[in-house]
Amino acid sequence: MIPAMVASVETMLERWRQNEVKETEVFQEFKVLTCEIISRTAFGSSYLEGKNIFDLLARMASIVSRNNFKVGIPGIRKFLKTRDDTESEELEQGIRDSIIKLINRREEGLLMAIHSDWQDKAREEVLKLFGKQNPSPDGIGRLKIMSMIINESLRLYPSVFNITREVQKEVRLGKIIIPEKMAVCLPILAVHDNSQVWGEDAHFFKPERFADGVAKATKNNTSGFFSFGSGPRSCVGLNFATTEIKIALSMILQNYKFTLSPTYLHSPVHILTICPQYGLQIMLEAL
Ligand code: HEM
Repeated sequence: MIPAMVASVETMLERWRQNEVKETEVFQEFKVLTCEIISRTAFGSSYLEGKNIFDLLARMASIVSRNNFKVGIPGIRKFLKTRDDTESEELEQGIRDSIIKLINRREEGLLMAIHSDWQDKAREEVLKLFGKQNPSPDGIGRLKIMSMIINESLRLYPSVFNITREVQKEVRLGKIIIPEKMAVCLPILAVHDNSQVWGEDAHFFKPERFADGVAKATKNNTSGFFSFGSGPRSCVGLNFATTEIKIALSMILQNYKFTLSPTYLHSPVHILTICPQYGLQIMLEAL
């Protein structure tokens, strides 16, 4: 898994090296990177081969996002389909077909840019552990400053901004009684921003709050930090995602200093995940 991630980051950095312009739109770059890593690790192919699947998934994501809180009339929805219902069925079939094709073939064969002090600290840690070599599995587990930065970034900008659960049996929460079968929405973003859990500086980027772990950062309210969900249905990709982020950031820090471009406009939007509406333009300075 790690060599595939390193190879994908190398491909991205090679593209950056050939780019004459210093400004790079990294949101798109990171989208391509994550798709390529998933393609390589799951299907053994490259991003371009999996591109069709990711295009279909992006269209599916915008339909899901549009219809997230729409309630259909039970029974009738099966017969009276909306345009989105029909399109999502077609997309689902397209995604299934493409994945099966890929599997068959395989069987044959923003925040660090603003807070430059934390960027410097992270680079120092990376250079101490890896020098200019590619990240090693052992060193990845020892990236403490970077873990604090990742936690703080995911606290302020959790990619998934809420999760839902169905109540198994009636339960009392303080003065509220929640009946059986009720769907409950857990607003990750709101909890991550709550000053009762995080203190008065909840809105500020302060990775140091995670220096002694999540329990200390949340004043022993560990469920107050749940960017990867919580309980038995929490994110199965947690280790995959954090390893990928650590490898990508380490290799970028080894090669570049970066600052936010003056063209960047801060406008996070929720399109299934939280993302920058107008992209994320940064200025790269080769080291
Ligand atoms: C920064 C990256 C990621 C974040 C913030 C994230 C966050 C989440 C969250 C909040 C949930 C819902 C958990 C819950 O309901 O308690 C979830 C579920 C899930 N995630 Fe992730 N995720 C990330 C990356 C990934 C990756 C890379 C993969 C796959 C390789 C993945 C696979 C899954 C799966 C399969 C579930 C459903 C688990 C279940 O229902 O049992 N995630 N993720």
